[in-house]
Amino acid sequence: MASMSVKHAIAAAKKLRSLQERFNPGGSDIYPALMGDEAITALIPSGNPLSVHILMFTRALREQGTDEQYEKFGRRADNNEIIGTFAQTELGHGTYLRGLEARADYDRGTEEFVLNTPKLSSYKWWPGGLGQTCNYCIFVAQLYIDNEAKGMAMFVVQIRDEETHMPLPGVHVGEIGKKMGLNGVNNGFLGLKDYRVPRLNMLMRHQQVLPDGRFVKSPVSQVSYFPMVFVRCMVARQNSNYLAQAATIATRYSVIRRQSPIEEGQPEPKILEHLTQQMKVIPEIVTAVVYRLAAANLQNMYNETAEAVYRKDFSRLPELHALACILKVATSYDSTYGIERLRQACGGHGYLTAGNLGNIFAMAAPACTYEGENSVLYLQVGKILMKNWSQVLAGRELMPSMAYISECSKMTSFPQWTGSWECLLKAIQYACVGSIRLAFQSYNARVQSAQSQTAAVNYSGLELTKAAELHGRSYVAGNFYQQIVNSPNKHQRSPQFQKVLENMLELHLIQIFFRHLGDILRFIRITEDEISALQRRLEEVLKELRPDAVAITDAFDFNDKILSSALGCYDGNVYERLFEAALKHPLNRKSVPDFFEAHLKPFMKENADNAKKSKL
Ligand SMILES: CC/C=C\C/C=C\C/C=C\C/C=C\CCCCC(=O)SCCNC(=O)CCNC(=O)[C@H](O)C(C)(C)COP(=O)(O)OP(=O)(O)OC[C@H]1O[C@@H](n2cnc3c(N)ncnc32)[C@H](O)[C@@H]1OP(=O)(O)O
Ligand SMILES: Cc1cc2nc3c(=O)[nH]c(=O)nc-3n(C[C@H](O)[C@H](O)[C@H](O)COP(=O)(O)OP(=O)(O)OC[C@H]3O[C@@H](n4cnc5c(N)ncnc54)[C@H](O)[C@@H]3O)c2cc1C
Repeated sequence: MASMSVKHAIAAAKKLRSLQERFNPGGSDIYPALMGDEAITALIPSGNPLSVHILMFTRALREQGTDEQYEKFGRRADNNEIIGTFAQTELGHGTYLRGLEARADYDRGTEEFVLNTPKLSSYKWWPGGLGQTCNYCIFVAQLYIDNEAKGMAMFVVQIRDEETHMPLPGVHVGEIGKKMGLNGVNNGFLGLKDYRVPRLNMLMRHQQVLPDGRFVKSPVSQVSYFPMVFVRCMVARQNSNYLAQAATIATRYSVIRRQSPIEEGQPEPKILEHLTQQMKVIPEIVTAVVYRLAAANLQNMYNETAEAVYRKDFSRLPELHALACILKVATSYDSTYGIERLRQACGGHGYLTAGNLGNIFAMAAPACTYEGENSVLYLQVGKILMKNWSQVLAGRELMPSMAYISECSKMTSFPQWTGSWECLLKAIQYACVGSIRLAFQSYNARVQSAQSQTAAVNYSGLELTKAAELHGRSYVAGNFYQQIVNSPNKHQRSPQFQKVLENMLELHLIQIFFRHLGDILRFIRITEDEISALQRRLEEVLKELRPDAVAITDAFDFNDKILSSALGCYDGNVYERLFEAALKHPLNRKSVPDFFEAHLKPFMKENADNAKKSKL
């Protein structure tokens, strides 16, 4: 599987190169990479072994290395003359970066770094492509000068000979084993023993070690985390894509499959006529659209921030970090749960490999873990919200994506309930700010009682993650509302198209309202009649969107090769394709399976003989 994946990935990387040249000659825009990934995803459903090379290795060289280092390493990496990965996570640590054990000791006598993974737990473990594909890596290690820790640093390390691909002396490298998916990626392990690299192999755009061993600190230590921010932004787009693919499959299947008359004596309807089926499928279509728009916003913010960082302006890093965390978590959680809901909506056939929903799930699910485990990133956002609440209390302005927190903090109570979109959006934001306030009271009480900030974060963790989740909902719903209601290009839309978009906004806001009704009722009084009215509107908007469901998913424009699903094929010949796939199964090559003579027949005969004996 690994060699097939590499073959396909190389074919797609060539396509990626042509896309890049066509869309953005010489540029470093991310979209061709994404488009390449969609193509790659179709070519290699078991995952792209070059993903981390494209996403992290090449970018780290560009963004963390000096211009000279880019010339030496980065240009060859961008041109795929060398293939690398990003080796940060270890067998013993992934989340807690300050606990990483790999070390780089500076030897001023030879102007080299001596790299070691001192224990088994220090081995790099997980980096994509590390097992067999890569001959280089960015090796993340704790930097030591005269045995004094200086923090994390990144080193360009060659791990295999460029001609023979043999591991170099001092390198212990291999594959970590089968996973629940992405088995074409050859995630690997790496141990280094007294492995020496020249001083100039440490990426030094933001921090430096001078020949005499003097250390020049980075102006902003967190800029070394920037490669992770980029992938979090990509995950937001990629996982909204996976959800869109699954929604396309389940929608098409739901208008082909007929089952169970709604009226006695009537013919069996398409299953999408059942209201409960509409509630399983249509909200996922809308969620895919909502996150694709949010992810596009985030990509633009990433590009702007990356350019600013390149000019040593780090001012926008904190906001990008917060948004990248919240969107990476929200899209990976909601896409993973949504794809499973869509699989179940396809009944038994949804469980067949030929439907491809299981593989799409297996591709989407690990995003809840990699690039920052989701609950850890929620806690990270919770901490940032605590810091921003202190700003609110001090009357200071907040970053634009948190401005609503200041506005809501000035409201002494929630205004008269109208049920309008603005009302629903404000309710979600108001509940978020109420949760932030409660979390802050708990957190601050702990800090005031002499608990350390880290301990206070831990013991306030449930309230912090709730506040973070509601902040994500507020940001995503607010972004969708702006795009539908206040977009500058709204007048260019046909009235029919605008109506479909408004129906999607109605559904998204009501769905989020019901998902967080408990959180909202904690801070806002809403009567039973007002809630029942929203229930009716939910049923009504599902009915309104039902005729547009296929057109919206067709607009995602996934061809059959990318969907790779007998249930979601454009021509709708589901049963013929399921049967065609079944007949291809190896067990159908013979009428009598080999195991009959070897196992089944003796087993049945032995039971028959025993039965006869027991009658005698
Ligand atoms: C061809 C392919 C094309 C496209 C493919 C499409 C999509 C992608 C799909 C798949 C991707 C492919 C493969 C998967 C690759 C996966 C790779 C990895 O998993 S790499 C390893 C990832 N590891 C992590 O993410 C580690 C998680 N841990 C952390 O990030 C940090 O430890 C922490 C949890 C954030 C804690 O940080 P720290 O230890 O520094 O402690 P603090 O929380 O106190 O933070 C201190 C200070 O720093 C600020 N800060 C933290 N992080 C950042 C950041 N990233 N940027 C900016 N600022 C940051 C924090 O807010 C604090 O600030 P302060 O309060 O001091 O003001
Ligand atoms: C498919 C895949 C590809 C990957 N690719 C790469 C790669 O290319 N390069 C790379 O370097 N890494 C890679 N990784 C590793 C990935 O980044 C880590 O798995 C991830 O950062 C989580 O760290 P961990 O595995 O150590 O989990 P842990 O941090 O051990 O998490 C285990 C549990 O502990 C909890 N926990 C941890 N810390 C805290 C805390 N402070 N507060 C509360 N709870 C906490 C977590 O929430 C989680 O529930 C990959 C992983 C996968 C699954």
